Amino acid sequence: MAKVLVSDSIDPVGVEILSQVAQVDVKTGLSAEEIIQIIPEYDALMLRSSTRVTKEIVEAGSKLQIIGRAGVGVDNIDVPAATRQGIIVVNSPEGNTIAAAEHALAMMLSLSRHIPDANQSVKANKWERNRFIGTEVYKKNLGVVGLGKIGSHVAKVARSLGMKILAYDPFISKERADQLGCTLVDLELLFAESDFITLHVPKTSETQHLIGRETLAKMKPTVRIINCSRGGIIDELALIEALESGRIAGAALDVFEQEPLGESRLRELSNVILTPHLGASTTEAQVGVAVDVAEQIRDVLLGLPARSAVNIPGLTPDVMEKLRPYLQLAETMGNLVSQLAGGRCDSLNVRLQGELATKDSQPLVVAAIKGLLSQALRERVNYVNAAIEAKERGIRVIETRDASTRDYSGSIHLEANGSMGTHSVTGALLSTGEIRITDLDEFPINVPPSNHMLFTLHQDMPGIIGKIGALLGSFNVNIASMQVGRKIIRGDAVMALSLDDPLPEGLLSEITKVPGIRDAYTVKL
Ligand SMILES: NC(=O)c1ccc[n+]([C@@H]2O[C@H](COP(=O)([O-])OP(=O)(O)OC[C@H]3O[C@@H](n4cnc5c(N)ncnc54)[C@H](O)[C@@H]3O)[C@@H](O)[C@H]2O)c1
Ligand SMILES: O=C(O)[C@H](O)COP(=O)(O)O
Repeated sequence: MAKVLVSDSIDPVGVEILSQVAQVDVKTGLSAEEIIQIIPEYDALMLRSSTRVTKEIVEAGSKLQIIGRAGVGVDNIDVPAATRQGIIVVNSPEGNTIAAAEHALAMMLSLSRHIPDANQSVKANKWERNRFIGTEVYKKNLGVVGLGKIGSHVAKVARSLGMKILAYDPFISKERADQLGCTLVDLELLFAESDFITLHVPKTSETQHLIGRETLAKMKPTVRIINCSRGGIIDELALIEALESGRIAGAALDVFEQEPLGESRLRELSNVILTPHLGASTTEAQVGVAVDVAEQIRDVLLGLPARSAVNIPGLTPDVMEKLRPYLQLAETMGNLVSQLAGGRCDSLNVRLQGELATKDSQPLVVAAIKGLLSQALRERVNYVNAAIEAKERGIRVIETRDASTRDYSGSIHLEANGSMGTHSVTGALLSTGEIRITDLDEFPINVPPSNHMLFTLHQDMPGIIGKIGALLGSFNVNIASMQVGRKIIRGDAVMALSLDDPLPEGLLSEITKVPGIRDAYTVKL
């Protein structure tokens, strides 16, 4: 019989479901070393946010088929390590949405009416009516950073409280924001105009310390900040300084840079409310996430596909085998075109060409959407949810098939319209299986994708390539390869450069100042 280790406390209904197919051991509070010792016995691991699944744990889990996160965030799991080892990682993307949104709203209202302090004061036999004068949220501006599942629900409820919602989410279309009654603004404006700011973004390199010394300085002195997303999105030290100096009025935090929260001046501040990562802690959410994840573990142990795998496509093994190299091609092209188009895409045209122009190749469309959304949703987007996520974001996906295109055996052409205009790319596979970008904005090129890329649209004229090379050199950026594509001599052209180093801040705008350069784009793949 299969064995499942449950390493954090989950609702008993989850254990019941798992027990249908496996021996279930619930062992909470284990250290990493203790887990490493016992994990070789287990076929599945189920956890919440308290267990940190490190690379060492994953590598020790020689029998592990699946890791199930009874919740949303998988940032406590080394997903790349699990993927490399062929372990499916599943989560419950929606099971605790309402709970987390309601917690953020409760934090906002508690903060505005001093409820925790007033409660303590009455319990200490005091009656301090003048000490706890609050602020109304009615007609105030609420800045929502991240208008995904939780952010959208917060926005909906806050609107019914009479608040005006300013939202920032570079991956949400204006139409979707309009539907939710939110005004889509840039971060500068959100920081400057908000009376309350609530964070609902994943933790990524872009969102790490999104709220820090510099951004806090741009806010109103009366602003109150709520974080029920992830620790580390706020620079805690900068927040403490801002709260101590009265630079901002208050904060309510459910998540912390280090959990459990250790020694911290946050505990001493009267204008702060702290909860111990309780966003998902409702009876309803815990039943929801436990059922959602336990069912997926049960199914995978029975040899069936998982519905919310964050790392393995939910495709049948034979289709998967046939399309495997093209799935990677479609995903890379989707990621590339989303960055060229500027993220906030409202349409994606997918043209499957040559021998890919068949019905069986439908998963390639999903792979292209997954790539398109990967900048916004990271590991949250998978083959199962990519199409739904695109629909919810108001992205129109148009598929066409053209069997007559014969320049490679099969190629994928994508065109996306986003905040930086309409851009297109075509990609194909060489007989060796290597990916080539064969077309950029209708200009023929032939370059392999690489981690750091620079693309320019320029006028074909003598000296321009040298100038770009010299400029990159002066910033110590090494060029790995370079190619120019043009249709006519001295007409418009594109340049595609693979770089060994990321482009330093400010260099892109220098490049666009070079005479003859019309546009320049930097891309990370
Ligand atoms: N406190 C808790 O107990 C608790 C419970 C559930 C979820 N969470 C956390 O809440 C967060 C949001 O969860 P969700 O289910 O709404 O996720 P989601 O994926 O539905 O939404 C996240 C949104 O953030 C946007 N985004 C990504 N990068 C951005 C950036 N740089 N700037 C602005 N927006 C950006 C995405 O476009 C997306 O719309 C996650 O971090 C999740 O782990 C916490
Ligand atoms: O990402 C999540 O789902 C939340 O942070 C909830 O975490 P928890 O399951 O440990 O309460």
